[in-house]
Amino acid sequence: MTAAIEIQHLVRSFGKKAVLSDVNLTVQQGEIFALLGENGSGKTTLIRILTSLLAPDAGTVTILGTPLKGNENQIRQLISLNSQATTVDGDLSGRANLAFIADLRGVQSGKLVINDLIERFDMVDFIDRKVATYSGGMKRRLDIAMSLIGDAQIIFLDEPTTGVDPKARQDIWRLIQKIRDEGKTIFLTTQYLEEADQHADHIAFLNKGKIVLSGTPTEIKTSASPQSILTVALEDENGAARVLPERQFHAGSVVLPDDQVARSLKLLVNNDIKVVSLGPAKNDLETVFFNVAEEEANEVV
Ligand SMILES: Nc1ncnc2c1ncn2[C@@H]1O[C@H](COP(=O)(O)OP(=O)(O)OP(=O)(O)O)[C@@H](O)[C@H]1O
Repeated sequence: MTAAIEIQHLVRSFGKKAVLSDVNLTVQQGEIFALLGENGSGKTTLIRILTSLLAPDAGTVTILGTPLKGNENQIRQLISLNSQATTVDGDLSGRANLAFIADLRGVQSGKLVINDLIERFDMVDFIDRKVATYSGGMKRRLDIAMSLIGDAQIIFLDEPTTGVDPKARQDIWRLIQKIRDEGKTIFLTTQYLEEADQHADHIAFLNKGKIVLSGTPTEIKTSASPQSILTVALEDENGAARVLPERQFHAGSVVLPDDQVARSLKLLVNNDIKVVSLGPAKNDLETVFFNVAEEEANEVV
């Protein structure tokens, strides 16, 4: 099957600041793809390039088999973008907002499409109220519904669950899965690693302008080399940090690759540092990403 999105050697700077230095990525059709990365790592910049709002300095993007460059108008018919700057009009009702978008996109039988979305997104109770009275979660739901009007095959969602409460976040994830199950491709960014772990089909981690990890959540977690967590007495933390200067201690604990454990223990004991506990480190996404980011930072130094 043709890939939904194919990105090769993408580069983009702002002035002297290189934001994307060599991004390579494939997103398959019909999956929920989550792009993760720290604040300022370039996630929004990448989404803006993929949705033709910003031109790259170099590299290529292919959307559903068609090169983006030179075919922007055609490709805009195949995608929709739901950005952090929410596009709903607070003075209108939710229904009027939906109708406005349906008109704008020239959708035939707009009323039917809108009623169907209201049902499917469980918005009947509030859709005729002014949007200004909605909670953050309701607004997000409406926003996502708006991005489904028309015939977009790929839906870009920039941080769809940011700033809404845990219950509303769950509702939004359910909607996203529903959209995926209807055959659409979802490309989203998020700061919540646990949510991506739980709900995304494929994850990529953007760090220092490149994709440093990519795979299913399970692949990423099992690909990490085994690690241990070693804890020293709190009063010995400074001493331990001097003995192992290449490691970062947090509240007396440090994460070590298993092949470094024996050497580190010996150094600590020889320097009279009290080791309180030693056990396997959990390989959740947060730990894996934190370690990759730390490794990359050490390489640069
Ligand atoms: N138009 C612009 N002009 C200059 N610098 C920009 C511009 N847009 C983005 N940047 C810079 O590029 C870097 C990446 O920004 P971007 O918004 O893509 O990151 P992000 O990963 O989406 O961050 P966040 O998670 O905080 O939303 C930042 O340092 C930002 O200041």
